[in-house]
Amino acid sequence: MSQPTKPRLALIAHDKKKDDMIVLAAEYIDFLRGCQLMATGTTGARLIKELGLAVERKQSGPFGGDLQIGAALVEGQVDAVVFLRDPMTPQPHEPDINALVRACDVHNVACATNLSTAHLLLSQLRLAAAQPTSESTRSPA
Ligand SMILES: O=C(CO)COP(=O)(O)O
Repeated sequence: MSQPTKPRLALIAHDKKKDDMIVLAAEYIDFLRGCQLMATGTTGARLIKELGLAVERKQSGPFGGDLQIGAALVEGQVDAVVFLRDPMTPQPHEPDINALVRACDVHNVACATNLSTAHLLLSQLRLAAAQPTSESTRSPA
């Protein structure tokens, strides 16, 4: 029987939202341990150090990390994005941020940009992952 594929998630947080990301990830830690995770540099470093998650770290956001995640998404390697943006602080790489969010819209990839939506997204994905696959529920022929 083939193993169900792991959800592939990208986790990104601006500096003032990083503590929120850690608290969020801690709440979903059991689910996230079963996911394939990708993150921008500093966000990823904190997820690894503080929660012990296995994370593929890209460059830091201002150095192109959002673009790297966007490129992976365009290649079909990302199922959903949690991007806790800081709407109150101007970012030097605003065009990169917009490009990533636009890529989510172009490719119809779920993208949660605030905590409320992130909870909805992660709880739904966790629920879906807990459902038996159609293969495992199929009765033997
Ligand atoms: O700037 C970011 C997203 O735009 C986040 O990058 P870091 O996780 O490296 O701080």
